[in-house]
Amino acid sequence: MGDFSSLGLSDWLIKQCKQLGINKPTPVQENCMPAILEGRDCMGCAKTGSGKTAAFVLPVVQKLSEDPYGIFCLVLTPTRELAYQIAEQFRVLGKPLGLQDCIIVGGMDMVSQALELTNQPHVVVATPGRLADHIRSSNTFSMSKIQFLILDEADRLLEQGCTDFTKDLEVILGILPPKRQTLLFSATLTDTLQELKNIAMNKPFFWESTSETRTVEELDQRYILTPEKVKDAYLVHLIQTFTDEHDDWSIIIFTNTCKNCQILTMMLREFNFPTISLHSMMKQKQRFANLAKFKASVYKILIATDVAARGLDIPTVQVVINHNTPGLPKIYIHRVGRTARAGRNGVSITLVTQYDIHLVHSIEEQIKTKLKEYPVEEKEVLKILTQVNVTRREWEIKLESTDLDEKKEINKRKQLILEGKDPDLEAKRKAELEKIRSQKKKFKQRIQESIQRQKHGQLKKKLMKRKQNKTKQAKV
Ligand SMILES: Nc1ncnc2c1ncn2[C@@H]1O[C@H](COP(=O)(O)OP(=O)(O)OP(=O)(O)O)[C@@H](O)[C@H]1O
Repeated sequence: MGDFSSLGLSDWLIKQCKQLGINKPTPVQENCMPAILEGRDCMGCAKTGSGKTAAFVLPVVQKLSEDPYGIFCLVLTPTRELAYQIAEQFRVLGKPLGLQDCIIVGGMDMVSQALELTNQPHVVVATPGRLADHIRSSNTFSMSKIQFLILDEADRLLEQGCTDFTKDLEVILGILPPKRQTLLFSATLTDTLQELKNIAMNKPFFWESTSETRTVEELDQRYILTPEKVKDAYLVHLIQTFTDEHDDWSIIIFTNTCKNCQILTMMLREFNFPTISLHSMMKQKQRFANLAKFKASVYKILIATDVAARGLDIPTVQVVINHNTPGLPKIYIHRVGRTARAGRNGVSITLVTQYDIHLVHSIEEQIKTKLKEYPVEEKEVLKILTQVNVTRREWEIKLESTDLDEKKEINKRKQLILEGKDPDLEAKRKAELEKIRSQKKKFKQRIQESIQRQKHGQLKKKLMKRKQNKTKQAKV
């Protein structure tokens, strides 16, 4: 393995790296950085926690020191928390240069963001939705001289998942100069490789770690097979065991919905576990505050939706628990990648019901590793089952009367407005579509019933004829 100076970094930057404990380049850094410094587009695919962020931050800071001007680099990333984390790396590594960064994410004040953009920072780190809003609504800043466009978690940015970034990306790409370096990074690039190649047009340098498995060796990957109704009791039991056995521990628990996140948080607090949550229905300031408290180990347990699945780098996390089995192997890879980072050890435990076994098989197929069963004293779990389920039910009832569903509805309406649609008109159209669908269904049902009746009539006739023939034959 080479060192940073042989890769082309200046001494002052290497000194800066050392302050962060970055002494020797990781493989993704060793392979991608020379290509980036040469001026090539680059696509880097390496496992979670392998130092992809520094693989693009370091060459950008190096280049910036050689020729600083205007907005030099734009980084796009799918989540707001990740944008802050990336901006921090730029700030620390670029400190001797006086690097100015600006974070443009949803849920924060738009006016102060617009002012910051006007001041021409060196680096803008943004989530696509909010940056596209600024581009649509103002012409007080220009990105026409950008040298670097970076898509971190690039596959997620191009995916048409529950948050679809593609329209916002079109708006953003529309104001960027075609002559630029484009860098794309993720732990899971392969599904969207072709679309990504279209964005990085200049024959990108492509590097992928050659390892057979797609998760890190330091990660002990386990599962527990459990009926749905016993899941929470297993969860409480697991946390109790970790609390008893370790002094210095942190756990992230992933679950599938914001409501479940909220219910589990309240439930675990009833059992005196220091728990905090992170999901998209929370106010942004609360999201940042909760994450900061978890990072500082004020709270040892973070319950999150997939908003926290990618990129977050919290070295103290030793355990990841999947309260639901992820529907896609890719999501599993990112979730469990929140532990066992940068060579540390970690454990992941996935709670699997009998309906999820096929999901585990497809995860195992993708990661090329078999999950091992996590041994649990079932007797101990059954002892707390009733208490856990009653506590959960109590919180379900309490949270039913809160405004979580209402907020969901408001967010849906906001999204439609941002897409230029009228929410009332959309609701009407949806209702009409539903009406047509139900009419079609009824029509289909009537046809089927009449076919059944016809068949029944024909059968009856046949039987009658057969009977008549039999009586005839009997008379003969
Ligand atoms: N060369 C290095 N030596 C030691 N530690 C490093 C090195 N490069 C980066 N790190 C540290 O490794 C940790 C993980 O890095 P990073 O967050 O960039 O991972 P990643 O590959 O982007 O992971 P993910 O796919 O989950 O986003 C960080 O704490 C970072 O400071």
